[in-house]
Amino acid sequence: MAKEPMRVLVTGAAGQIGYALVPMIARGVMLGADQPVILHMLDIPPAAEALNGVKMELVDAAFPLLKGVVATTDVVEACTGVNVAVMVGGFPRKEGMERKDVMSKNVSIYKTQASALEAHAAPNCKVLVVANPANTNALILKEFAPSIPDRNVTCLTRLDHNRALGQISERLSVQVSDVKNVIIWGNHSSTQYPDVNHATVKTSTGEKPVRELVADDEWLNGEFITTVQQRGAAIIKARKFSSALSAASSACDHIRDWVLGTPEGTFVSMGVYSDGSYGVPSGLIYSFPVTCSGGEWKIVQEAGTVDPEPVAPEEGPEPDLPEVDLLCLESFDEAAEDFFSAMLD
Ligand SMILES: NC(=O)C1=CN([C@@H]2O[C@H](COP(=O)(O)OP(=O)(O)OC[C@H]3O[C@@H](n4cnc5c(N)ncnc54)[C@H](O)[C@@H]3O)[C@@H](O)[C@H]2O)C=CC1
Ligand SMILES: O=C([O-])CC(=O)C(=O)O
Repeated sequence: MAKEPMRVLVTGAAGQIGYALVPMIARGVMLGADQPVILHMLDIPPAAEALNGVKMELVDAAFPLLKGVVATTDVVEACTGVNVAVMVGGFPRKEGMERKDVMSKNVSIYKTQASALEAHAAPNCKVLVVANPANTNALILKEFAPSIPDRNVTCLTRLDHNRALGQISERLSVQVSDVKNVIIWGNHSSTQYPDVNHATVKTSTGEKPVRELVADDEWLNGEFITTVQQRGAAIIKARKFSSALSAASSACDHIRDWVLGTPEGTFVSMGVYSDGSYGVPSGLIYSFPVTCSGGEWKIVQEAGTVDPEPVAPEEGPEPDLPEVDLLCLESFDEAAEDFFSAMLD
């Protein structure tokens, strides 16, 4: 019997990531090749015409799985009945800016959208925040949508995870699909810590540790880390726009693994609320290694203690005991201060 369609919200759907993401969803990349979808696309009134253009293209593409399109500038209409919400809407940073520089603009958007999701989304709606600063926006959304379970509010660090897989694959000239179990700890920001200490490569004689195959700790503890940390800025410099294709694809990976499960023996990175694991204060949205099954994520607990003994990078948290990324806390304080003073005005 055919499955019931799932309603998927994409905010900022007229933007760069939105334009790359909605056809992927409509093609089944996010929820599976047998899962019909109804797309809910939200943008702001100045983008209404462009949004309608995207809707026209979705119709023209005749996606068999696409059972309906809601294209709207009304946040309540957009959020009504959605099972999955991908929060992309916001202002992207430009060349020379840090992601936290777009905070004051983006954080205020998240209260309104949190309230609309809280009141109108389907029960158990799964939320993925993509817009920067992603961890902080997710935290704000979680605070202002208290009836959405904490574990349903996540942010995207899968792009950083995939970037790390890509760098290892290029370095070793192996297929990216043979590399697994890198970890992104912390924030989707330049303070994140990409960790290869548990990563392996499938070879003809079994799985081998990445550290052993690369055999160059200086590169792994230096250039590899900074390349992943700075990749977003490098793409902006090259394209003059942020990484839309890879962000869209990674957003599909994040939701697909969350809903359909991670392969046996594989973990992925997700920004999820901390339960205190690895000493990260409870309640923060922080990127951990997770496995997923039955629509639930679970933080991998042994990643901090598994051999081989990790080698600490010059900067950033120790791989076996990641420190709390203070930017997350500071950012939240600043954002909350701006936000609450704006409310009092
Ligand atoms: N977490 C991650 O890995 C990544 C995050 N990003 C972030 O994703 C966000 C979107 O990036 P792009 O698509 O490149 O930007 P974009 O500027 O092309 O698109 C953003 C869209 O959001 C819309 N928007 C603005 N305010 C809105 C609101 N209140 N409600 C609904 N829509 C609204 C804009 O009109 C625009 O259409 C940015 O914050 C960017 O920094 C980008 C790449 C990766
Ligand atoms: O760097 C940016 O502003 C866009 C982004 O988050 C990324 O590509 O990782």
